[in-house]
Parts: sequence; structure tokens; C-alpha cells
Amino acid sequence: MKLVKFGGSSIGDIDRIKNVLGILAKEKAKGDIAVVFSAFGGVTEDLLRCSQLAKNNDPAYQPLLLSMEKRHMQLVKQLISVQKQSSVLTYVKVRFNELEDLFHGIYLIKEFSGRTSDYVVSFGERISAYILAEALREKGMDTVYLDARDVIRTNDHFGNAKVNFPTTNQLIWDAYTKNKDKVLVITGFVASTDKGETTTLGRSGSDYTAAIFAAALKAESLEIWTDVSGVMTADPKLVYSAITIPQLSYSEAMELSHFGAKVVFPATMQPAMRRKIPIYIKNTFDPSNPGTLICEETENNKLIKGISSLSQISLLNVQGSGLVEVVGVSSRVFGALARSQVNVILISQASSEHSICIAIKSSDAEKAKDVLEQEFHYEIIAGEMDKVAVVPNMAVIAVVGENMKHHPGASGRLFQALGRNNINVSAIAQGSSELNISAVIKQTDLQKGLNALHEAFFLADNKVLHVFLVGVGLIGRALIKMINNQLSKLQSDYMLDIKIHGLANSRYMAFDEDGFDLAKNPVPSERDLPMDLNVFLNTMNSMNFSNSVLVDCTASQEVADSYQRVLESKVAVVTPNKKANSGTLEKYKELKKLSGQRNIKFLYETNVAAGLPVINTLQDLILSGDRVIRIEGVLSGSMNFIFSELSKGLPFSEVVANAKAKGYTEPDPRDDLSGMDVARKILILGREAEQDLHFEDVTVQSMVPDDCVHTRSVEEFMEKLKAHDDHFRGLLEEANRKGEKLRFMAVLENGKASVGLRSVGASHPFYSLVGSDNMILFTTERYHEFPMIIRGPGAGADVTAAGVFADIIRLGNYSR
Ligand SMILES: NC(=O)C1=CN([C@@H]2O[C@H](COP(=O)(O)OP(=O)(O)OC[C@H]3O[C@@H](n4cnc5c(N)ncnc54)[C@H](O)[C@@H]3O)[C@@H](O)[C@H]2O)C=CC1
Ligand SMILES: N[C@@H](CC=O)C(=O)O
Ligand code: NA
Repeated sequence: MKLVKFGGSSIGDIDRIKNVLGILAKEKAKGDIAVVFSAFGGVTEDLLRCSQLAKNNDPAYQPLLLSMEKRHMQLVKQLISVQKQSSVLTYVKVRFNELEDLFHGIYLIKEFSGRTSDYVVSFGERISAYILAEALREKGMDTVYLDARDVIRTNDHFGNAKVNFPTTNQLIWDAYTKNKDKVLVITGFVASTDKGETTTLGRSGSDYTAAIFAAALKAESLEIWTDVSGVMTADPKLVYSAITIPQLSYSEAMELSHFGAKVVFPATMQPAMRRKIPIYIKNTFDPSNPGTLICEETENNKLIKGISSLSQISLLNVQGSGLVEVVGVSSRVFGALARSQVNVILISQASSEHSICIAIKSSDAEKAKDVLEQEFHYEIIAGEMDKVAVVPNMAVIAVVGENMKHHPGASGRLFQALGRNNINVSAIAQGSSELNISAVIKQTDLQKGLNALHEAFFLADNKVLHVFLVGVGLIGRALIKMINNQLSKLQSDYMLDIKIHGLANSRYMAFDEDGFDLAKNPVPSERDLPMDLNVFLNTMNSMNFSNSVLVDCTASQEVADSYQRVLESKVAVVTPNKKANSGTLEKYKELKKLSGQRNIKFLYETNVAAGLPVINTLQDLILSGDRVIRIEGVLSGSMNFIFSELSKGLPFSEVVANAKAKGYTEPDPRDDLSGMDVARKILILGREAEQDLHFEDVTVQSMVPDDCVHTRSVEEFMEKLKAHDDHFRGLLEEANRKGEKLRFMAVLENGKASVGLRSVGASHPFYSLVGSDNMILFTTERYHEFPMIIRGPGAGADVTAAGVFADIIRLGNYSR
């Protein structure tokens, strides 16, 4: 025989109830069952609300009671055929009359005791089970309604009564044998004392009822039907990739639930567990889902079963020389805490015995500090012990699973995952049962920690990078396309997954917790939210993914100014935007330091020469001890394109327009023509070469004619430029006459840089450049006689997006 239990949410309305009746018909077809029901969804709460209103002498309880009565009557009419309705309606009516009398009494005497409360709420289960027993009979099931108060005997601890098992088991057995061929339909939650007073069984009481019956009847299994598909690997509200745990041992279920896996409350399952009855947690709304099986021995191949946590924790630190080798100190610590009802959640003491660290609920922290300081008053005065330090705003994160004891490496994986995400561990505890490893971390790190551990233990083989992309323009869009094209290969061959959760341009922003479908080329639009960088970053932080990265594909100063805050929140930054690194030297150094010290990556290969490996190469040279003597470069793809095209005989204004159309220029092409873009790049290269370079150290020759400097828009600028076509043709002709070519270049030497237009002869390396080519020559102590040369297209959507993409993938390598 199988014991089946449905909670209030499973029978919340008529559709849900019909669904449950269908499930029961199928279950019955498989074999004998007995059913436990809670009250219909929300009824217990409504009964308590009525009671409170009545107690407060508020007649508003009357309409509430009336609406409850209507709701029940309506259900009877919907579930039971007209011929059979009247007796059920009468039953319900009589119960509501009793309730009315009860509330009237409470209203008059303004008193509502625990005893009355248990009696009041018992109506919920009594009415629901009665109606459902009748409804099942209508469906052809031979049911019998059983008021559990007739069989479950308890003491008179109203609200949380303790069961007298010998008597209860006998009474249940008798009731069962009396109705052997029938389906018992049992009221959950309620019981009674020997004197016949109604009691209730406390938290998750209906589950408890089901477990008590399952044990007494030696059921083959117990099925708890609820509104989720079993116990999940982590809280799905915090870990979006959480999945159902197929099997849990009884001890694992106990451990997980202790840490707040709210689906089942295994203390209530104890009677079934003692008899080793398998327990299934099933989803009423997805009956074909196998859910979770909780049993004695599980088929087990995962290192851990689940990850759990407790919030609102404080750490107490009791420390001092007075603790070392003094017998009885810990007994005094825990004795004092116990006497003042402080529950200790976690304890950790190093073998040096110099300090004891205790995790408790934050609400107990002040009391705990006081009692401990009283207990050790004299030791503190004598300086043998410090005052008790309290660290608030902490959380306990725990991995649970019996397999940990057979396989070394669980704690290694745990600390590695937390460490890689820059989550500091303040205390650790693992009992010798090795069923649970707990770590105390900051509350603000909790969600990230849960996700990091979930990835490490459950998706271990696939690293996920969580991207927040600001700037869905030319480069941003090309990047999205590129990631989408490469995703399945990265997933299958490199175990790397990339999800984009946030997208923004200057006007709108959009978020997707599961990650946008990149195949749809997502772009934020007026259907989404108005862009607000602050909100964007806050949302990013609140999603709290491990391995998060802000990808900045704007040219915005505001976004660049946010990197410090982003890095401080332990989110990496990848960007082609040069604004941050070419601002003040102090800012540049600060960001480098922050990223280095906290080990949060800040990658910007595309700041110079797009995807060409310039920055990484330079960093490698420097890291390996080389010293840069001179850097010479054509660092602007657009300018090289412009002066190359010019030599084909096209007017200057037209080739500038072409460069813009091809996506080589900055969002504002004046940034290129003014030499600013190249100045920024040589400044960044100098700084990467460990030179303390300021903007004033760069001399810049602008290509923007004087009357174009103050144009108000890009369009006006492009228009005015036409008047200068002859000037640029003249420059070209002069170079041609000398057999030379015009190159816009930068040179850095002896702590000074210059940027401007030169004409170079055929022997110069820059002579042969074509199109959007860049070329960089590093003369260093090692590359002294002949410089190291890097050459190739240095602007354009694809070559830039590819460089940004490579930086993102690099993050995946670091975080692996
Ligand atoms: N085009 C190229 O070849 C290369 C470009 N870069 C850099 O890439 C960055 C992007 O360039 P493009 O895609 O060509 O520019 P774009 O103008 O096509 O796109 C910029 C995007 O940023 C958005 N945006 C601007 N300010 C914003 C703000 N405050 N908040 C949110 N979004 C904002 C715009 O709405 C637009 O979607 C620039 O920093 C550029 O210097 C770097 C190397 C090469
Ligand atoms: N506008 C830039 C693009 C890369 O930074 C260029 O022309 O090189
Ligand atoms: Na580059």
C-alpha cells in the first residue's frame, strides 16, 4: 500500500483539484493507496485571520468567513453531481455554522488560546478531506473519510503536539483493517489528546500525518505531492541552473533541509525513515517528472548532492591566551550560550586553541556577546581573554553529500571555486561524518558563492561566463554574432559556455536571467528599460553570477569611469574602449593595481590595433624582463585607410566617409582625424611599457582643418571637410613627387611621444601598408638590432569583435 499526500497548493482551486483527482485515479490503478489532504490552499491562513479579527473585536471576520463558506460550497457543486450534493453541502454548512459560533465566542470574550487555535484550524482539513473523499467516490473510488483526530493521539502541546506512537499506531491499524478494501481519505495536520481535545502537529504537519500513517501501515512508499519537482541541487531563486536531485539518502535530506531546502522538512518524515520507507517528492503540476526519491541507500555518482545556505548569521570570536590548554573553556562557552537559549549553528576551533569561532543567528548576536563577556568577566579584566568580537552580516554555505567521505577533493573544489570568485572564507566546519562541509562567508557573497559552487560541483565540466554587454553598436553587434556562431564549439570542445544576461546601448537596456537567445541578434529597444548605467550595474550585481564580466563596447567616458566600481564588485572588465586607460596616469595605475591585487581580470587587447596581439605581446615582453626603448607605429586603421585610398585619386572628404562607412573610425571620426585616437593608443602602449606617461607628454598633430574643429555634429563636420579636399590632394602630390607615402604615425622614445602625418620612403617599413593596416615596431633591449614587428588590419567590426571575444575566452581560462 502506498501513502499519498497532497498539500494546500496542489488543491488550491478547482482545476488543480481536478488534476489531483486524475493523478489519484492513476495511482489507484497501480495498487492500493491511502490519501492525506491538507486544507484547500489558503484556508488555514484565512481561518487564522478570522480568529485574529474576532479576537480584536473586529466584525470583519464575518464577511471573510462567508466568502470561505461560499468557496467551499462552490467546490462541492463543481465536484459532486446534483443528486449527491445535498448531504455534502449539509456537512459543509454544519461545519461553517460551528465556525460561526466559535468566532462569535472569540469575538465576545476576545480570547484566542492555542487550544482554540488548533480546534479552529482543524476545520480546514476536515472539510477538504470530506469533500475530496466524496469527490473521489463520485469517480468510482471506494473511499472512506477518516478524521485523523480519531486515530492520532498526542499530548496537549497545542500547535506542536507530540505523538503517542504505540496508541496511534494501533488505532491507525484498527481503522485500516476495518476498511480494508477502501481508500482511506485522511485529514492532515490534526490529531487529538486522550481527552478528545483537538491538537495540531506543527510545521509541515500534514507531511507528518502522512509519514505517521505510512509507518503505522508499513506502506511500501510515501509520496509527497507538492508544487515543485522534488528537492533541487540549490535554491532555484538564487541559482538559476539548479536541477532536481534524483535521489537523496535520509541523512542527506536531513542535512539539506537543515540548511533551508524548504521542499520537505525531514523531521516530519522521521516515522517513515525509521521504517526505511522510500519517500518520493513529486510535482502535482508535472506528474510525469520523476521528482526526488529519498531512501536509505541511493545510487550515487555525484560528489555532492546539493548546496544549501543559511542567511543572517553572525560570527562570534572568543579568543585569548586564557584559552590555551585550559580544560573546560569550551564547556563554559557553550554552557553560557545554552543557558541563554542561543542556538549554535557552527563551531570551529584551530588546534592552537587560541580562539573559538562560533556562528549563530544574527538576532542572537548581542545577547550572546553579553553572556559570554559576563561568563569570562574576570579573564577579560585580567587580559587573558579579549572582548568577544562579533562579525555581522555573514552566511553559511554548505555542500552536502555522503559521497564526500569516499572521494577526496570535495573541500579542495569548494575552496577553489570560492577563491576563484574572490570570496573570502571566514570559518570552516566539517564533522567527521563528512556529510557536510560548511563555510562562513559574507552575506553579500552568498548568491555568487552558491552559483560558483553549483558550477564547480554540478556543471563542473562546463565553465559558464556571464556577460553584461554595454554598447550594442558596430562592435557589440559583431561580438554577439561571433559568440553565437562559436558557442556550440566552445561548449563541446572547450567546456566553456557564454551567456549574455544584460545588454545596453545609450538609450535602452534589457536583462535576461537565463541568457539572451543570441541567434536572435538581441538589441535593447523601446520595449525594454530606459538605459541608466547605475541601474544596469546594480542589476548586474544583484544577479550575482560567479564569473561575471562587464564588456564595454562603447566609447563612453561614463562607462569607463565605472570600471573601478565594477572590479571592486568582483566582476571582470573586457573592453575596446580606450577612455579608462588613456585618462590620468593615477586612474590607469589604480585600475591595474585593483585588478592585480584582487585577481579580477581587466582585459583590453583591442585598445590598440583592434584584434592584433599588441597589448598582450607588450605585457609578455615586460613581464619577462625586457625593457622598451622605442615604439613606432601606425596605430589608426581609419587613418591608414584614408591616406591609402587618397593615393587612388579619391577626394579626402569621400575617403573619410568611406572609412566611417566601413566601421574603421571612432563613433565620432573627428577623434581619428584630430589624432586623439592615436594619441590615446601610444599613451596606453607607453604605460604598458611601464613608462609614467601623461597626456602632456604626447605632441599631437591634428588633421582636422581649423574651421572644422568646432562643428556641432558629425554631419556638419563631414560636409565642411569637402572644402579641404584640395589641401589634402596637395599633401599627397608632394609626397608622390618624393616617391614617398603619407602615413599617420606615432613615435615614443625617451618618455615623450609624438603623433602626426609623415611621408615615408620605400625603405621604411610603413611604406608597404595597405587598407586599414596597423604596424607596430617594438625596439627593446632584447629586440635591439631589429625591432619586433606586428602588422595587420587594425580596425573594423570583425577584427575588433574577434579581439574582444578572445579576451572573453581568456577569462574562461583564468576562471577554470
Ligand atoms: N571600430 C573599430 O574598428 C574599433 C573600435 N574600438 C572601440 O570600440 C568601441 C565601440 O565602437 P563602435 O562599436 O564602432 O561604436 P558604435 O558607435 O557603433 O557603438 C557604440 C555603442 O555604444 C552605445 N553607447 C554609447 N554611450 C553609451 C552609454 N553611456 N551607455 C550605454 N551605451 C552607450 C551606443 O548606443 C552604441 O550602441 C569604441 O570605444 C571604439 O573606440 C576599438 C578598436 C577598433
Ligand atoms: N578608430 C580606430 C579604431 C580602433 O581603435 C582606428 O581607426 O584605428
Ligand atoms: Na590589439
